[in-house]
Amino acid sequence: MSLTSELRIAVIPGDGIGQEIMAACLTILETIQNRTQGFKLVFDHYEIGAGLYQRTGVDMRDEDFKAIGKADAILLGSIGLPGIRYEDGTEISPHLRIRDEFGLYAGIRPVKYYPNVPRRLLDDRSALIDFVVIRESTEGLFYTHGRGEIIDDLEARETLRITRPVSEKLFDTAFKVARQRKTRGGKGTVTCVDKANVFRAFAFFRKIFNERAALNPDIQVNYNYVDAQALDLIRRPWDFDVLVMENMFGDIISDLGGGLVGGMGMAPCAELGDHHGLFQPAHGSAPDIMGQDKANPLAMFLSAAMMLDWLAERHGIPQLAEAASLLHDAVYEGFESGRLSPMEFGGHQGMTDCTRTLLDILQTPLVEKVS
Ligand SMILES: NC(=O)C1=CN([C@@H]2O[C@H](COP(=O)(O)OP(=O)(O)OC[C@H]3O[C@@H](n4cnc5c(N)ncnc54)[C@H](O)[C@@H]3O)[C@@H](O)[C@H]2O)C=CC1
Ligand SMILES: CC(C)CC(=O)C(=O)O
Ligand SMILES: [Mg+2]
Repeated sequence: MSLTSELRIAVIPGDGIGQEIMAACLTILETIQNRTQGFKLVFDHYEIGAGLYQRTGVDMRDEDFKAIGKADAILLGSIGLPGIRYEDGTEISPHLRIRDEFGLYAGIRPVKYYPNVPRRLLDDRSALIDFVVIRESTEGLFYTHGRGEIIDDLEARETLRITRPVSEKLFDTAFKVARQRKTRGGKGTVTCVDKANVFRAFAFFRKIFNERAALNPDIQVNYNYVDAQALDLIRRPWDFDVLVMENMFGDIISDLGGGLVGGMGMAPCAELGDHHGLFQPAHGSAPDIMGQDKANPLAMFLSAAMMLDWLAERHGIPQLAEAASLLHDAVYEGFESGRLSPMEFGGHQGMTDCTRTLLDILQTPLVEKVS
């Protein structure tokens, strides 16, 4: 019997820079795999997104949808191109269907400052920014996707949905993440971000939050209305730990978070459900820079590291967690040593050079690093 566990990864490069950063990411994963034993990643490629829609009129083939549901994990670049739309005028977004149908309710989006990244805020405490946005990703205001109504040429309506089962699981995830972070020196605090002062659905959301908080007395809780949260993330982002919120709020706040630590190329994401995990950067296909080798691929790489960690826990394979650490450490070392310098925030490295630097770091024998 082989001692190597084989894991099948559904790879969806998607559109725009998604295709560029995915190719780079697979090179990184193959390099890490060669340095680590005990698992083998097998990559199955799927063409899904705006490019496919433009060519065929279909955004995702049924057989592909079924196949990715059987994979051990899904790795996604980014999907969508502004000029390519469905008949209702919205953009091509089959990943919303993937989130809904695979029940990927917990979008986990870490916001972490790396050394030597130029500070967006003048305050020296920017170096302490380290929080996580937990974005509900299947309901909230996004529930309305494909269901919105144009009443007439004077009025349009959309619907926001909050349900108890999903909210309970979302909050439990937030408390679990806070606890894990606390064991590594984190603050052990979850802030419920909502708009419970105005919307009954958010008062309901907060009521469920309080019920779950009562079951997690080791974790401190806080509350913030989303508008005040946006303000606080500019004036004191270093004070936050885990922020949990509805889908649309999380979409917006996570881009704000990316901006605080350099840009969207520093914003990884894991979308987790009870039975599936999808890993993708929080950014889109960046049509303004696609095809120019300017993208910062680190959010893609860090999302892949989140995938390795998730697979490690799910399958009980410690070597996968070691592989995730190798990747995290390489990114940290790249910034700390000044060797990583992405164009995204004024550096001189495009995507190929950033990737090459990381490959160099990953291929340096450990003995050379300590000597
Ligand atoms: N999950 C997904 O697949 C997402 C897809 N989209 C889609 O992507 C397309 C573009 O959307 P935008 O609103 O422009 O958002 P975007 O995230 O693609 O770009 C916003 C800004 O950030 C920059 N940027 C993003 N990622 C970067 C990276 N890795 N390195 C350097 N700079 C980066 C872009 O150049 C742009 O200036 C749209 O079709 C949108 O629907 C948007 C967000 C998420
Ligand atoms: C493009 C949207 C469908 C999603 C989005 O903005 C996100 O996942 O952050
Ligand atoms: Mg977004």
